[in-house]
Amino acid sequence: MISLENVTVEFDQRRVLDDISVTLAEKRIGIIGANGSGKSTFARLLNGLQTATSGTVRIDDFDAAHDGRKLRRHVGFVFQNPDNQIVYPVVEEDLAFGLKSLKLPKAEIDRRIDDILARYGLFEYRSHPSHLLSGGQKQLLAISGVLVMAPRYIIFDEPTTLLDLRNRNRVERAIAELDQTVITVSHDLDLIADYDRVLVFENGKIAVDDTPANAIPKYRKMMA
Ligand SMILES: Nc1ncnc2c1ncn2[C@@H]1O[C@H](COP(=O)(O)OP(=O)(O)OP(=O)(O)O)[C@@H](O)[C@H]1O
Repeated sequence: MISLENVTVEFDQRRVLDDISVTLAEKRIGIIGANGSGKSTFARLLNGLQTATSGTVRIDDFDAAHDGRKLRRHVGFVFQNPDNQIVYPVVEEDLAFGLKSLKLPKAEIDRRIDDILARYGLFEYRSHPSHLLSGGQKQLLAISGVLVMAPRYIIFDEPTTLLDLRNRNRVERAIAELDQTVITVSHDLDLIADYDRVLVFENGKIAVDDTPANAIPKYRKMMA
């Protein structure tokens, strides 16, 4: 379970998240809101990429202020632009990178890489230069790089923005099939339309917290 208590984030004394208290236990949580409303900052708090100026952020047994490293293994983060996430020049090297840091046996590393490549139709690209993959394949590789680490939660920060419709649909299906708890920040309202819960951010606060059927029309009205 994710639990934030009185969380505030300030940059140069400008309040970007304003006294947020919320508990999240659903399997699919969507985060929407205007540009600059604090969505990414909120998402980044959940795996310790961003620290709170005040308040507490707890995810299961971890306190974000003290368990940063453990939290980053527990909560995976998929960035909007896969080029920011793909580090190594060859597909399988990129996937092996994080696994090596877990000090797993080589056979286990190979097994996890095989499984994940097969799952996303990337098996034949195992030895392929990462930067020569298509945009959609890169996003799937970035998701794979997070999934091989077997996190309990996965956060997606605008995962479909750079994709054409075919690849957007692929990524939507890939997310739908995940066993993990998923938190998705998106301007793509269809992507979160069948989620369990939607938070609408406005000026650093959660303005609406409801089902997508209720939250999305309220958001459209707010933006009109
Ligand atoms: N590291 C930082 N230093 C200073 N200001 C920041 C930093 N990160 C975010 N901000 C500011 O905080 C505010 C909220 O940013 P955030 O990225 O959380 O918004 P967002 O809702 O995700 O927006 P978008 O939809 O445009 O991605 C913005 O005004 C942004 O400029």
